[in-house]
Amino acid sequence: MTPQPAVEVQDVTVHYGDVLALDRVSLSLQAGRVCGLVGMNGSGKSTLFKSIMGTVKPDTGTVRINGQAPATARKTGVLGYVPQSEEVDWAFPLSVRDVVMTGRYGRMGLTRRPGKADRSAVDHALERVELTDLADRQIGQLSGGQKKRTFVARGIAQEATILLLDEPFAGVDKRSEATITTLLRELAGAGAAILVSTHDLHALPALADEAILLMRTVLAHGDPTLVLQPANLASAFGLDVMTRT
Ligand SMILES: Nc1ncnc2c1ncn2[C@@H]1O[C@H](COP(=O)(O)OP(=O)(O)OP(=O)(O)O)[C@@H](O)[C@H]1O
Repeated sequence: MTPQPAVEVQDVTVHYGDVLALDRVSLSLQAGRVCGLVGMNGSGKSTLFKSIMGTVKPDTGTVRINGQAPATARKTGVLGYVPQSEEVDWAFPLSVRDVVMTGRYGRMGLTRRPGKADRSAVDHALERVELTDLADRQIGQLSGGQKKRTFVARGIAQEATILLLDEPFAGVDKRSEATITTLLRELAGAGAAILVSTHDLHALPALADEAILLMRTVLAHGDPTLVLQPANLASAFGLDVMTRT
């Protein structure tokens, strides 16, 4: 018997007004695997993440997280989300440690007073993303890669078993890229289900166990090298992007 998928998206369609962002998308993600999500700008990647998080409601179709509705699953803290940088207010007066601590809020109850276990989970997460030295810095005062690592640390502190990362490698230095790639492989090795969107097609085979090619609908899903075949890329991008980059 195949195990219940960590994430199951069935026949999901999303419109924004007249814009069709997702068209009958179906896919499933399994625990212990990194899945790379690729597609051109506007192909619906962020909308897919938001549908899985439950912050965008599909017009039709269903999303199940470990068999539960997204809003229910979100409350249990299983879903970790690393947003696109544009979605974050970097001027907000929060330190790196504060942001990582928000990953513990679900466990703290209404008082939101961190206990010893919360502080130690945050310290551990900061160590894993190599940001201990910058823990007290305001989040706007970070490099692109450090910003991404801050949100990855939040997912680790949260002990999320499903991690959704919307372009964690965009505008990121090589060190952060390597740190994040290694971390994602380790987290999947420890049983997490990971969906990560990226424009770096060359890096995909080293990062991901499987890949999804999205263009409003799923064009291909499977082994990264098969998904990235020229014929598939031509359908998704209209160009030979592997030889172009
Ligand atoms: N809030 C919104 N209102 C109207 N249209 C939207 C909204 N958000 C996204 N869209 C449209 O929906 C489509 C899918 O957008 P989405 O952001 O999901 O794509 P994406 O693949 O993440 O793009 P990118 O790689 O540029 O981030 C696009 O045509 C976009 O213009």
